[in-house]
Amino acid sequence: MDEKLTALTDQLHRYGVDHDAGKPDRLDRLRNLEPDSAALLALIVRATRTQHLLELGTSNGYSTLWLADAVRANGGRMVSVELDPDRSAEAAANLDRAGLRSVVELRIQDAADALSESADGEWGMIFLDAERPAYRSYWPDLVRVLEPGGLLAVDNVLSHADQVADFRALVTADARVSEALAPTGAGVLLIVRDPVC
Ligand SMILES: C[S@@+](CC[C@H](N)C(=O)[O-])C[C@H]1O[C@@H](n2cnc3c(N)ncnc32)[C@H](O)[C@@H]1O
Repeated sequence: MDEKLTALTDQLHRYGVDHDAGKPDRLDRLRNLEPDSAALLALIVRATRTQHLLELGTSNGYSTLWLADAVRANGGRMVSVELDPDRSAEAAANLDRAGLRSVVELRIQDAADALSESADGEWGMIFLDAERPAYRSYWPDLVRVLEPGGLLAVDNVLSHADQVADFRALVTADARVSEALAPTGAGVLLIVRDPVC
């Protein structure tokens, strides 16, 4: 990440923290990913040379900037979906400022629809950061649309462990995947679809 983008992501991080501090209703918050988790995911994108990435939950595009910068380094592209059109518009403006707008297709779409409309094995990596109670219902499509050897990252598995307990039980019981928990930020669960399954 170059200096200009580092300055922008630092600025956005501070903005998100300040913004959220004044919002008692969690749905009004931006709920940006923690910087150490963003750096970890961007590193994974580079290490795995991911070229097709799906983000579920754009908010104002903080994590999107990190991921898009890494995907661009691989010569790839990403799609990021968000239900709230105002948030998606903010993300578009932030991507413009970062010079990353052409790397990302922003969709105002339900995560469930983005998954059901994806082809089998379409995505090398998926970042899941939306509404946790729905994750369990996404599981069949998440595995189907990940390419063999592809990686799914899920945020907030430590900060909201109770809300993802049923999802985590599904993952652990599924022989088609392997998992590891990275205790950075709010806790990022890393799940790899086995290369042969
Ligand atoms: C935790 S925030 C995402 C934060 C973002 N990844 C970042 O780091 O800046 C969750 C976002 O998901 C959106 N969202 C919630 N349910 C969704 C759904 N079913 N489909 C798409 N987006 C959804 C919310 O509007 C919210 O902006």
